[in-house]
Amino acid sequence: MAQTMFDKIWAKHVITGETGQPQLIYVDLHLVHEVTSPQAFEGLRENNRKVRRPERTFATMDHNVPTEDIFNVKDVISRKQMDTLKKNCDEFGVRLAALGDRQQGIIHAISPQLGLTQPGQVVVCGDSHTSTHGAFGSIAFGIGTSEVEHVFATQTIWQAKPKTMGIHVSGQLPKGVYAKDLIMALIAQNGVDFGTGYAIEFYGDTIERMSMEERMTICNMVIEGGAKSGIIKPDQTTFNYVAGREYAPQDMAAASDYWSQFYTDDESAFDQQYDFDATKLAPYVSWGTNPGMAVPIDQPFPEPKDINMQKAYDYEGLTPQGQARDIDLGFIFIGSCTNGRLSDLEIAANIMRGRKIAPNITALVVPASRAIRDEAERRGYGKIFRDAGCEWREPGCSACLGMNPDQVPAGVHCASTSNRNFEGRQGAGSMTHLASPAMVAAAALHGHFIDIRSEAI
Ligand SMILES: CC(C)[C@H](C(=O)O)[C@@H](O)C(=O)O
Ligand code: SF4
Repeated sequence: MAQTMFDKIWAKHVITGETGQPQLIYVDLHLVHEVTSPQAFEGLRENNRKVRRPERTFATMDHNVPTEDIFNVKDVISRKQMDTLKKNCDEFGVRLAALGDRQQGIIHAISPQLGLTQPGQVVVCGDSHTSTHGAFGSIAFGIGTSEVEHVFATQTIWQAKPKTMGIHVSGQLPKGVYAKDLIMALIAQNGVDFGTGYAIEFYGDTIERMSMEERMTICNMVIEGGAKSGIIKPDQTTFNYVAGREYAPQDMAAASDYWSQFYTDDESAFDQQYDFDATKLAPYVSWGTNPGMAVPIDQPFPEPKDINMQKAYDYEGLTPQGQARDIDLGFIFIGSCTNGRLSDLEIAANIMRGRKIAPNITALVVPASRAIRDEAERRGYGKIFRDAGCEWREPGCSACLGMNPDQVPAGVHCASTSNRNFEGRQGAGSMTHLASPAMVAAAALHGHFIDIRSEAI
């Protein structure tokens, strides 16, 4: 019977359990951050247990980092969460990239960068955007704190195998249109729950041409379409990315050989399959309070079809038939595990080079990791951002969510490269408009969104 790549990786990891029931699966890589780990470590302590495979576990600090002055953690809860992580990692022998460490950054950025994320693995983390790692051809999903404790203690997890959906993406993305627009369009067109119960495999020539960073952007946001996992077949692009990284396999030839067995035999293996034409895509901007409430830049906002849409309009102070270009922006954020990587900063820097942001805009540019920051500095992007009038910060989750001092003020609209636009996500009363790094950088210069395909940036 034809199998999907997901089926094949799953089968290699099942320890026990009946097909169709939750099964106990082995975890290759357990990623940890300060927000969802304290109770899990506490549980180990109470039960007098150890971390089963510390060498398969990696921790960092990301959500609570004050990116302006990283060691000056004023918030009491933030400081406690980070101090606790440090103590726990010391006690349980877990590697930790703490504040100031050269490996520190958003967990979903550093694991691939360090070569920890590899094809064919099962990767878990107490964080919903763990789906990002599926870009490498691994089964990657977020887990809850009690599950974090279970993985710490046993290096395994009980999981029901999701159904699989195949999305075949074909054609060249038009100029000015990016991976971010592709995943935003899929969610806007199909709804925030279209992926519920599924692992989604993305394939086709559009995906094959994408860099690992673009693939990560897509898998990162599948969770916003309801899916638990996204997955993309490992290929030469994947192998080249992993090769030579700190924790990459020594024998890359043997590893690539092993990884090459992970592909979907035939489209018939998917429980559901769709085709998507990338050639007609436009840049997307979200207008509402979930990532599905988004429109192409040249289209008006839709008529409200339900109470949620009406509530979103009320919250945002926007009206149907309005246009993204008319949103009264006051803030822009370039960063996050969706679009805070080097290629994203490169796109933004190329747009901002030699230019100034509009006077009505406060701009925060936040690299997803220390390594990305260092490289961006070396290439001169940091200077470009500073000269343009942006704040160029230290790595962390930053204004992606209001868990640290980087917050968008109440009543202010923010163009953001992140992945969620829930009410108050970037700070109480703030309003988030998701878009690609190019769209956000252009909006910073103009003071409002523009159509980067047809207007002079
Ligand atoms: C804090 C954490 C548990 C949360 C998540 O799981 O996604 C955060 O990263 C987010 O993006 O909302
Ligand atoms: S950058 Fe945002 S989405 Fe990503 S892990 Fe941090 S808070 Fe979550």
